[in-house]
Amino acid sequence: MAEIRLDRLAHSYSARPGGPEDYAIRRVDHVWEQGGAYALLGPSGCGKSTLLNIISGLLEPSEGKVMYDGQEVNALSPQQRNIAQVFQFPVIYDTMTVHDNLAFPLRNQRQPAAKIADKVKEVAEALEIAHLLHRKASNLTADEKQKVSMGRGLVRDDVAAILFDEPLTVIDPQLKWRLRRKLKQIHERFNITMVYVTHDQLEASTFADKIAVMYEGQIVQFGTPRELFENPAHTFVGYFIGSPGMNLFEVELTTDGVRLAGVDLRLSPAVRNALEVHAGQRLKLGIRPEFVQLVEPGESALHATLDLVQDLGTYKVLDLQLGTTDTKAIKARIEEDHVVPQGEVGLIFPERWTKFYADDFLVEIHDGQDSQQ
Ligand SMILES: Nc1ncnc2c1ncn2[C@@H]1O[C@H](COP(=O)(O)OP(=O)(O)OP(=O)(O)O)[C@@H](O)[C@H]1O
Repeated sequence: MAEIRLDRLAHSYSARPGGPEDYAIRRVDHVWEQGGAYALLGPSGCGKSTLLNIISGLLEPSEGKVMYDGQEVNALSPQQRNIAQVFQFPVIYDTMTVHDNLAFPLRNQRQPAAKIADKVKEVAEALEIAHLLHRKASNLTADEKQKVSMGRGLVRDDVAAILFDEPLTVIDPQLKWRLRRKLKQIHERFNITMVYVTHDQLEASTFADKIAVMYEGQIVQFGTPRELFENPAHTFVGYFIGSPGMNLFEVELTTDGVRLAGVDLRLSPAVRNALEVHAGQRLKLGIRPEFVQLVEPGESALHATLDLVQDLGTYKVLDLQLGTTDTKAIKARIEEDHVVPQGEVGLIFPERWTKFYADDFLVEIHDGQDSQQ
């Protein structure tokens, strides 16, 4: 078990990279603490698998260091790093039984037979494949094979970490939820560092205590699911997390606030002053649909008109047009029992939930002083 530190990591698949667009990993400084349950979340192509393969040792980074408990391991193979990796598709020996597949990593380590028997039984029970132990792996369904593949990662409790690269892709949707719960329980029992790659926010938040959100080869935020929801550090996190994602608008600074969709929004001096520092940058306002307040139209509210109501069972999503001239689409999310307004609507953006971004990074407001993350 180990703390894994990534120090100024960058990777390009090109032999002669030019600009940042030639890098699959642009710059990553990050620490996975010993014993944590983490998710690495991001869209297709953002660099998740590349990062995982660098951590495990399947890929050598073009720049930077990978450190396990303070020791550089760049030159070490996955075996030497003592790391287990579970891939999207099952990696098992078809000609062996399930039992022998699970026992294989332990026999390689010349563990005593009694320990192997106990461990295989424990993991098979946890993954609900104990009844298959004497079956040939070639006779299993895709789901069962992937469970065996996960089991091969889980039998070794001395590993530095277990890395999961979208392991539930081939698993039946109904089983997915149960297996994620199982993995979480296994994590709690064995206290092994686990990093779970996914592009699904629900999968990330049901498994992980903390989520690293990746975008264009960088980790743009590392936080609990709640932190990512309440305080997105980057516009991409706002957009990617939540359902629907954050409303984002380009804004212009005015003397006492900002202007968006042809309307002026007054801000408290602390917020206005914090934005002033970033006057030369591209400024955006972000507000989650959950935090947009609907009121009677009037002086103190922003003007909007209702376009469409989507009833999604436990909540409704309202599509509105903000402003009167240069209108912008905005979404509001309301509880199922909330009365849906008609036609003209007033909107209020509570200051606590209204975020500002300069060149896509959060402008933090601290009693009149700000710092950009
Ligand atoms: N072997 C390779 N050779 C060249 N480019 C590659 C290679 N593997 C990945 N890439 C590129 O590196 C970038 C990051 O890919 P990577 O597979 O790490 O992303 P990902 O987030 O894991 O995506 P996915 O969820 O689709 O697997 C992409 O632009 C991809 O096309």
